Amino acid sequence: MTEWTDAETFARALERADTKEKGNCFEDFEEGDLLEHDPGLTLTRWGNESWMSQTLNHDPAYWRTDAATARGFDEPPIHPDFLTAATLGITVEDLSEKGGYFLGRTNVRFPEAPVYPGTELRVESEVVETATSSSRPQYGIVTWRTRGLDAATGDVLCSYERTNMIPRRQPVETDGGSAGATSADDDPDGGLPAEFVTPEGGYFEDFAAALEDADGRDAAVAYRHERGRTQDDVTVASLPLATLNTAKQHHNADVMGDSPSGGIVTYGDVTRSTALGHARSDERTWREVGFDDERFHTFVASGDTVYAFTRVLGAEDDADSPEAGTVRFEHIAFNQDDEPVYSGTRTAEIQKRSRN
Ligand SMILES: CC(C)(COP(=O)(O)OP(=O)(O)OC[C@H]1O[C@@H](n2cnc3c(N)ncnc32)[C@H](O)[C@@H]1OP(=O)(O)O)[C@@H](O)C(=O)NCCC(=O)NCCSC(=O)C[C@](C)(O)C(=O)O
Repeated sequence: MTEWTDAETFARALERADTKEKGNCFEDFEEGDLLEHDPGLTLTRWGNESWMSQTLNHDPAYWRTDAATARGFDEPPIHPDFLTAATLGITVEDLSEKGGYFLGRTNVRFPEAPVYPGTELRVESEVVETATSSSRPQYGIVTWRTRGLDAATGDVLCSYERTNMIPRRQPVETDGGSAGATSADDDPDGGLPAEFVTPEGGYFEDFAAALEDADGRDAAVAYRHERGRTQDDVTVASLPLATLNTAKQHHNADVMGDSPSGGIVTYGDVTRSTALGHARSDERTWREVGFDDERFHTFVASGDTVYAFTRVLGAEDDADSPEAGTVRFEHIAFNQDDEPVYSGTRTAEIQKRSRN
């Protein structure tokens, strides 16, 4: 057999060889297509705790049995952030491994029943919409509806709709997009209210009281959280790989060196979960209900620090549990240069003080 491993011969061999490509291009998706994702994942306590510790999510009900049982759980369950990230991670091989930007996600929902360690996750997606990107002719925009199921029972554990830019095989002619669009207002303050109110504590009553205080005045309930988390090899590469996320954005520095980000970037779900961890450290979370209008505004890379800002949108005493009330938040993750990197609305049940 001829020896091909001297550097010159091997370089020529690489030039001649076809690459067996991974992932799908925009043209491979048709509205209505249903994809069953091959990889599955056992949601382990280790995976859960790695994700939660690295993203600073320290809600005791997910760490200690006595706190879990006080919340009505049998044992510390799988955290909804890890469940969401694992559900999405499993889909990447089929949906977005080709590259492209994770633009956003909405309608993220969790049924009320807790998910316990040991549950085997099976995931399926439906192509909901395909669209031309007018600003980027080499990409199309695809939206999928994804469901993470208990492989043993078929119960839905997590569902959402996600939108990505996906590379096309063939670029299309476009109108070049809506460049220079909207700097909506003439107000130099960007429409901000005169006053920001900060809730005194983290219980439901504190959010309700702060909203009442702001009501009828030129004020909003909005505040920032002190903690920041600088991105490192663990958050950028290890956490997404632990969810079977095969997106080259997070672990192939060689390929990403030539991309717009110039290197590997943090998985959107790590950025989001880190910001949510900061926000939850200043509240008494009882249960996550859902997330909407999630957007990823710019890249986060190793060395960047993720901070969080919260705006309280509403509080209603209508939670399923008498121990809690429902609060709607907008969370904005931002970096060390104060640039927003993620935003989304969140509905969560927040513990009532009167319980104590
Ligand atoms: C994407 C960038 C370049 C666009 O930056 P821009 O300022 O040019 O953006 P834009 O004009 O707001 O949006 C571009 C186009 O996307 C559309 N669009 C935008 N959002 C949505 C949405 N939610 N739903 C539907 N469409 C949306 C928007 O309408 C527009 O369409 P057009 O091309 O026709 O004008 C910029 O925002 C950016 O860099 N964002 C950061 C992306 C990022 O870092 N994502 C997370 C990390 S990657 C990741 O986690 C990967 C994952 C999970 O593993 C994996 O998918 O495999």
